[in-house]
Amino acid sequence: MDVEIGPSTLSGSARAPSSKSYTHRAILAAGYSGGALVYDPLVSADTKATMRAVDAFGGAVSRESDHLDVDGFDGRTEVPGDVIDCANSGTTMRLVTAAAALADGGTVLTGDSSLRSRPHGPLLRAVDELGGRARSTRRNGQAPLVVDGPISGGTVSMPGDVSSQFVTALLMAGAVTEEGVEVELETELKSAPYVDITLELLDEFGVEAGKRGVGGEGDGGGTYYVEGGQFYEPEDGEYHVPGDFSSISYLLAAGALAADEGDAVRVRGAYPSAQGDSKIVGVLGRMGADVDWNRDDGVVTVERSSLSGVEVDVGDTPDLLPTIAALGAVADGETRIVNCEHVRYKETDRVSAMAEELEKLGAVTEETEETLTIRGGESNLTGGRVDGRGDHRIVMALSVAALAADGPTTVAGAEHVDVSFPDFFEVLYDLGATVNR
Ligand SMILES: O=C(O)C1=C[C@@H](OP(=O)(O)O)[C@@H](O)[C@H](O)C1
Ligand SMILES: C=C(OP(=O)(O)O)C(=O)O
Repeated sequence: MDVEIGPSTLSGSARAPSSKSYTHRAILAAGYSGGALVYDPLVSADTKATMRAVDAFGGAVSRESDHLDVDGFDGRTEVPGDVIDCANSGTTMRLVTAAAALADGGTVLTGDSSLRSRPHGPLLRAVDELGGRARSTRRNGQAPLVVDGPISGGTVSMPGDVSSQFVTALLMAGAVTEEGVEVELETELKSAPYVDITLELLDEFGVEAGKRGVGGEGDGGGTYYVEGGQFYEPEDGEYHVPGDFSSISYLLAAGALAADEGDAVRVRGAYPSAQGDSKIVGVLGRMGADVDWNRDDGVVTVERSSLSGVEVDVGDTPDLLPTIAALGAVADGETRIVNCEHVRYKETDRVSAMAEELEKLGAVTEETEETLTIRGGESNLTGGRVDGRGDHRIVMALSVAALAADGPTTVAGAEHVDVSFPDFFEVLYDLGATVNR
């Protein structure tokens, strides 16, 4: 689907969509439990894939108006009766691989062509080290995957610079193994706040897990651990999903680039949590945006501001790269995004995708393996035709940049917002953006 975005001025308030990361974990945690209600879930293409997996393991997820009613499989994953299709969702594939290793039999996992090109090798080796058997049918670490269990727990070591989701997956499954699981990281962990999200959620489900020596000096990346024999059980049998700061980043960037003079864009549902992507508020502030986060009320307010380029390390916050690149294309001077090699292993290589697509709109960009530099502001973005690369975050970031272009911009593949922010274009339209489908 093509969407055309015209130069726009925005005002008003929008509610943040619920967090994709917390929703995936809550659905699976409720699956590991005897049953739980998950309130304010994000219902999107990716989280539906995790719902299907819980069903496949012998649980049942039913959708009610404001919550999911999850009938859990109580820590005993059944052997699925069919292949599990993880669609476009890396989180699903990684979390479900470790869950599958608990079952007394085999599970086959696949996904769309993007997901079938993403790396899972370190997690497959970890399952082997724990006494299961996990392999890529093509022997290249990529899906389709075949996972055989059961594992009983133990200690594994793995690199930390491919995906933090491997650690999350092993902690979530490790809690219901006999012996528990320890993950020793051979390198510093990228995307580390996502494991903090996991620890926060496990705690809310009554599961004890922790870390030692993470973020310290030395060659390794520290250790994450979870005791075995635990039970998932949230207080009062329910869990509430917070707002999603990766999604909020597009709305705040849109406000900073295109809010009406003398007015502002406000985003509600933005409460503090373990999400590293809340760093977007500080990044906007450093770029010169007039931005204010009222943490008690969960409201971020941003005014249109003239922005200047800054350097941003996205080691902890890979999903902010497209947003920051879009801001950089409009900001004066140079925006340097560093420590971004892991952002190349996402739905698409997001470093190259943003460099190439922003060039089509008139920005000047330069990439190395680990950096992306954007020189914006010298002349205005022109508008034109860009490709969302089948990647929800590329679609949304390019749409935000388009708000500040001189002419209309057509974004191809816009339907992919379905993965994390299904009503993105409605929300943008309601804030006053010119959006034609
Ligand atoms: O655990 C999670 O919910 C996620 C972890 C991050 O991935 P990596 O750990 O693979 O960098 C992030 O990019 C992804 O969107 C969601
Ligand atoms: C990379 C992402 O998610 P996943 O790894 O679950 O596909 C994302 O949402 O940007």
